[in-house]
Amino acid sequence: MILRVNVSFSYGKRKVLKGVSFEARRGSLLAIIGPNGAGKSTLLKCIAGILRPDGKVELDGVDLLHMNPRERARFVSYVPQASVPEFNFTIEEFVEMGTYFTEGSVRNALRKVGLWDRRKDSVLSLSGGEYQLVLLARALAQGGRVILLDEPTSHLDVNHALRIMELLRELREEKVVIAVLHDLNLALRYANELLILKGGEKVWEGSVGALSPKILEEVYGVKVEFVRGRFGTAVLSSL
Ligand SMILES: Nc1ncnc2c1ncn2[C@@H]1O[C@H](COP(=O)(O)OP(=O)(O)OP(=O)(O)O)[C@@H](O)[C@H]1O
Repeated sequence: MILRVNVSFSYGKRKVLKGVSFEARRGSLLAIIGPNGAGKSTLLKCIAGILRPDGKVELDGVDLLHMNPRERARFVSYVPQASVPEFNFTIEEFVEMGTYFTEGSVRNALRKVGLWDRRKDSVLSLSGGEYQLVLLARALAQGGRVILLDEPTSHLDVNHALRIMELLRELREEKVVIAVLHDLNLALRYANELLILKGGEKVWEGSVGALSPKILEEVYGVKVEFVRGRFGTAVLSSL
Protein backbone atom coordinates (compact mmCIF):
# COMPACT_ATOMS: atom_id res chain seq x y z
CA MET A 1 0.00 0.00 0.00
CA ILE A 2 1.50 3.31 -1.04
CA LEU A 3 0.25 6.88 -0.68
CA ARG A 4 1.62 9.36 -3.22
CA VAL A 5 1.25 13.05 -2.49
CA ASN A 6 2.21 16.11 -4.50
CA VAL A 7 0.32 19.23 -3.41
CA SER A 8 0.36 23.00 -3.44
CA PHE A 9 -2.03 25.09 -1.40
CA SER A 10 -2.78 28.77 -0.79
CA TYR A 11 -4.88 30.46 1.86
CA GLY A 12 -6.27 33.26 -0.30
CA LYS A 13 -3.27 34.76 -2.06
CA ARG A 14 -0.76 33.33 0.41
CA LYS A 15 0.94 30.20 -0.85
CA VAL A 16 1.68 27.97 2.15
CA LEU A 17 2.50 24.66 0.43
CA LYS A 18 4.78 24.85 -2.59
CA GLY A 19 4.73 21.57 -4.48
CA VAL A 20 5.30 19.28 -1.50
CA SER A 21 5.73 15.74 -2.76
CA PHE A 22 6.42 12.52 -0.93
CA GLU A 23 5.44 8.87 -0.67
CA ALA A 24 4.36 6.95 2.43
CA ARG A 25 4.06 3.20 2.67
CA ARG A 26 2.31 0.71 4.88
CA GLY A 27 4.83 -0.76 7.30
CA SER A 28 6.50 2.58 7.91
CA LEU A 29 5.60 5.40 10.27
CA LEU A 30 6.20 8.76 8.61
CA ALA A 31 6.68 11.76 10.88
CA ILE A 32 6.27 15.27 9.49
CA ILE A 33 8.42 17.73 11.42
CA GLY A 34 9.50 21.33 10.98
CA PRO A 35 9.24 24.75 12.62
CA ASN A 36 6.02 26.52 13.57
CA GLY A 37 4.11 27.77 10.56
CA ALA A 38 5.96 25.44 8.15
CA GLY A 39 2.70 24.08 6.73
CA LYS A 40 2.55 20.70 8.51
CA SER A 41 -1.09 20.89 9.60
CA THR A 42 -2.10 22.35 6.25
CA LEU A 43 -0.43 19.41 4.49
CA LEU A 44 -2.28 16.91 6.66
CA LYS A 45 -5.60 18.68 6.00
CA CYS A 46 -4.92 18.59 2.26
CA ILE A 47 -4.38 14.82 2.40
CA ALA A 48 -7.46 14.38 4.60
CA GLY A 49 -9.58 16.31 2.08
CA ILE A 50 -10.47 19.06 4.55
CA LEU A 51 -8.68 21.54 2.28
CA ARG A 52 -8.67 21.28 -1.49
CA PRO A 53 -5.08 21.62 -2.82
CA ASP A 54 -3.77 21.61 -6.35
CA GLY A 55 -1.94 18.42 -7.24
CA LYS A 56 -2.56 14.80 -6.39
CA VAL A 57 -3.20 12.50 -3.48
CA GLU A 58 -3.34 8.85 -4.54
CA LEU A 59 -3.53 5.61 -2.63
CA ASP A 60 -2.36 2.71 -4.78
CA GLY A 61 -3.27 4.78 -7.82
CA VAL A 62 -6.76 5.65 -6.53
CA ASP A 63 -7.42 9.39 -6.62
CA LEU A 64 -8.41 10.49 -3.09
CA LEU A 65 -8.40 14.19 -3.86
CA HIS A 66 -11.53 14.28 -5.96
CA MET A 67 -13.60 11.79 -3.98
CA ASN A 68 -16.61 12.96 -2.02
CA PRO A 69 -15.96 13.12 1.75
CA ARG A 70 -18.02 10.06 2.60
CA GLU A 71 -16.23 7.91 0.07
CA ARG A 72 -12.83 9.27 1.14
CA ALA A 73 -13.60 8.33 4.74
CA ARG A 74 -13.38 4.67 3.70
CA PHE A 75 -9.70 5.25 2.97
CA VAL A 76 -8.52 8.03 5.25
CA SER A 77 -9.09 8.82 8.92
CA TYR A 78 -7.85 12.02 10.45
CA VAL A 79 -7.06 12.88 14.06
CA PRO A 80 -7.09 16.68 14.43
CA GLN A 81 -5.08 18.67 16.91
CA ALA A 82 -6.90 18.36 20.21
CA SER A 83 -9.20 21.26 20.99
CA VAL A 84 -11.91 21.35 23.66
CA PRO A 85 -15.10 19.27 23.41
CA GLU A 86 -18.16 21.51 23.18
CA PHE A 87 -21.18 19.24 23.37
CA ASN A 88 -22.41 16.86 26.00
CA PHE A 89 -22.01 13.45 24.36
CA THR A 90 -20.77 10.29 26.03
CA ILE A 91 -17.36 9.06 24.95
CA GLU A 92 -19.02 6.18 23.12
CA GLU A 93 -21.46 8.47 21.27
CA PHE A 94 -18.59 10.73 20.29
CA VAL A 95 -16.57 7.86 18.82
CA GLU A 96 -19.68 6.75 16.91
CA MET A 97 -19.75 10.12 15.15
CA GLY A 98 -17.03 8.91 12.81
CA THR A 99 -17.99 7.35 9.49
CA TYR A 100 -18.16 3.59 8.86
CA PHE A 101 -17.83 2.45 12.47
CA THR A 102 -19.28 -0.80 13.78
CA GLU A 103 -20.14 -1.84 17.34
CA GLY A 104 -17.01 -4.02 17.32
CA SER A 105 -14.72 -1.34 15.92
CA VAL A 106 -15.87 1.18 18.55
CA ARG A 107 -15.24 -1.33 21.34
CA ASN A 108 -11.79 -2.24 19.99
CA ALA A 109 -10.81 1.39 19.50
CA LEU A 110 -11.87 2.40 23.02
CA ARG A 111 -10.04 -0.59 24.48
CA LYS A 112 -6.90 0.31 22.55
CA VAL A 113 -6.80 3.80 24.04
CA GLY A 114 -7.79 2.54 27.50
CA LEU A 115 -11.17 4.30 27.73
CA TRP A 116 -13.64 1.43 27.35
CA ASP A 117 -14.56 1.41 31.04
CA ARG A 118 -15.33 5.14 30.86
CA ARG A 119 -17.41 4.96 27.68
CA LYS A 120 -20.57 6.23 29.37
CA ASP A 121 -18.82 9.33 30.78
CA SER A 122 -19.42 12.69 29.16
CA VAL A 123 -16.66 14.01 26.90
CA LEU A 124 -17.04 17.28 28.84
CA SER A 125 -15.60 15.50 31.89
CA LEU A 126 -12.34 14.63 30.12
CA SER A 127 -8.93 16.18 30.56
CA GLY A 128 -7.18 17.53 27.45
CA GLY A 129 -5.09 14.37 27.17
CA GLU A 130 -8.06 12.05 27.60
CA TYR A 131 -9.96 13.95 24.92
CA GLN A 132 -6.98 13.48 22.61
CA LEU A 133 -7.28 9.73 23.18
CA VAL A 134 -11.00 9.90 22.30
CA LEU A 135 -10.18 11.68 19.02
CA LEU A 136 -7.73 8.89 18.24
CA ALA A 137 -10.32 6.24 19.12
CA ARG A 138 -12.82 7.85 16.72
CA ALA A 139 -10.30 7.61 13.88
CA LEU A 140 -9.39 4.02 14.78
CA ALA A 141 -13.05 2.97 14.86
CA GLN A 142 -13.48 4.27 11.34
CA GLY A 143 -10.83 1.86 10.10
CA GLY A 144 -9.39 3.70 7.05
CA ARG A 145 -6.23 2.43 5.40
CA VAL A 146 -4.46 5.75 5.94
CA ILE A 147 -4.38 7.41 9.36
CA LEU A 148 -3.27 11.02 9.69
CA LEU A 149 -2.51 12.44 13.11
CA ASP A 150 -1.82 16.08 13.93
CA GLU A 151 0.35 16.23 17.04
CA PRO A 152 -1.23 13.17 18.65
CA THR A 153 0.82 13.44 21.84
CA SER A 154 0.75 17.19 22.46
CA HIS A 155 -1.46 17.01 25.59
CA LEU A 156 -0.24 13.65 26.84
CA ASP A 157 2.04 12.87 29.77
CA VAL A 158 5.14 10.81 29.02
CA ASN A 159 3.45 7.51 29.83
CA HIS A 160 0.42 8.15 27.59
CA ALA A 161 2.61 9.64 24.86
CA LEU A 162 4.75 6.50 24.73
CA ARG A 163 1.64 4.28 24.71
CA ILE A 164 0.21 6.18 21.77
CA MET A 165 3.48 6.00 19.87
CA GLU A 166 3.64 2.23 20.54
CA LEU A 167 0.09 1.98 19.22
CA LEU A 168 1.04 3.87 16.06
CA ARG A 169 4.00 1.55 15.62
CA GLU A 170 1.57 -1.41 15.72
CA LEU A 171 -0.83 0.31 13.33
CA ARG A 172 1.81 0.80 10.67
CA GLU A 173 1.65 -2.96 10.00
CA GLU A 174 -1.86 -2.53 8.62
CA LYS A 175 -2.08 1.14 7.62
CA VAL A 176 -0.15 4.02 6.17
CA VAL A 177 0.55 6.08 9.32
CA ILE A 178 1.52 9.76 9.06
CA ALA A 179 1.92 11.93 12.15
CA VAL A 180 2.86 15.58 12.58
CA LEU A 181 5.16 15.61 15.60
CA HIS A 182 6.81 18.49 17.43
CA ASP A 183 8.61 16.22 19.85
CA LEU A 184 11.81 15.34 18.00
CA ASN A 185 12.68 12.67 20.54
CA LEU A 186 9.45 10.81 19.85
CA ALA A 187 9.95 11.28 16.11
CA LEU A 188 13.45 9.83 16.21
CA ARG A 189 12.45 6.95 18.43
CA TYR A 190 9.26 5.84 16.72
CA ALA A 191 9.24 7.05 13.12
CA ASN A 192 10.98 5.22 10.31
CA GLU A 193 10.79 8.02 7.78
CA LEU A 194 10.90 11.78 8.23
CA LEU A 195 9.58 14.58 6.08
CA ILE A 196 10.85 18.01 7.07
CA LEU A 197 8.91 21.10 6.01
CA LYS A 198 10.03 24.68 6.27
CA GLY A 199 8.34 27.71 4.76
CA GLY A 200 5.86 25.52 2.89
CA GLU A 201 8.57 23.48 1.18
CA LYS A 202 10.03 20.06 1.66
CA VAL A 203 13.57 20.65 2.84
CA TRP A 204 14.57 17.08 3.67
CA GLU A 205 13.17 13.57 3.60
CA GLY A 206 14.71 10.26 4.42
CA SER A 207 15.04 7.50 6.95
CA VAL A 208 15.47 8.45 10.59
CA GLY A 209 18.93 6.85 10.60
CA ALA A 210 20.09 9.26 7.90
CA LEU A 211 19.15 12.38 9.88
CA SER A 212 22.10 14.38 11.19
CA PRO A 213 22.28 17.15 13.81
CA LYS A 214 23.45 19.49 11.03
CA ILE A 215 20.15 19.09 9.17
CA LEU A 216 18.16 19.96 12.30
CA GLU A 217 20.45 22.93 12.99
CA GLU A 218 19.73 24.30 9.52
CA VAL A 219 15.99 23.74 9.88
CA TYR A 220 15.44 25.05 13.41
CA GLY A 221 18.36 27.47 13.76
CA VAL A 222 19.58 26.02 17.06
CA LYS A 223 22.66 24.00 18.00
CA VAL A 224 21.84 20.31 18.13
CA GLU A 225 23.54 17.26 19.55
CA PHE A 226 22.37 13.64 19.33
CA VAL A 227 22.89 11.49 22.41
CA ARG A 228 22.52 7.75 21.89
CA GLY A 229 21.21 5.80 24.86
CA ARG A 230 19.42 2.62 25.83
CA PHE A 231 16.03 3.90 24.68
CA GLY A 232 17.17 5.43 21.40
CA THR A 233 18.49 8.81 20.34
CA ALA A 234 17.80 11.97 22.32
CA VAL A 235 18.05 15.40 20.77
CA LEU A 236 19.75 18.04 22.91
CA SER A 237 19.53 21.60 21.67
CA SER A 238 20.71 25.03 22.66
CA LEU A 239 20.40 28.55 21.26
N1 LIG B 1 -7.08 29.21 8.09
C1 LIG B 1 -5.98 29.88 7.73
N2 LIG B 1 -6.06 31.03 7.04
C2 LIG B 1 -4.96 31.71 6.66
N3 LIG B 1 -3.70 31.31 6.92
C3 LIG B 1 -3.55 30.18 7.61
C4 LIG B 1 -4.67 29.40 8.06
N4 LIG B 1 -4.21 28.31 8.71
C5 LIG B 1 -2.87 28.40 8.70
N5 LIG B 1 -2.48 29.50 8.03
C6 LIG B 1 -1.08 29.92 7.78
O1 LIG B 1 -0.44 28.93 7.00
C7 LIG B 1 0.88 28.72 7.43
C8 LIG B 1 1.07 27.24 7.76
O2 LIG B 1 0.25 26.93 8.90
P1 LIG B 1 0.19 25.46 9.49
O3 LIG B 1 -0.78 25.50 10.63
O4 LIG B 1 -0.05 24.50 8.40
O5 LIG B 1 1.68 25.30 10.02
P2 LIG B 1 2.28 24.22 11.01
O6 LIG B 1 3.59 23.80 10.43
O7 LIG B 1 1.30 23.15 11.28
O8 LIG B 1 2.51 25.12 12.28
P3 LIG B 1 2.56 24.76 13.86
O9 LIG B 1 3.77 23.89 14.05
O10 LIG B 1 2.76 26.11 14.47
O11 LIG B 1 1.28 24.11 14.25
C9 LIG B 1 1.11 29.63 8.63
O12 LIG B 1 1.81 30.76 8.22
C10 LIG B 1 -0.29 30.00 9.07
O13 LIG B 1 -0.32 31.30 9.59
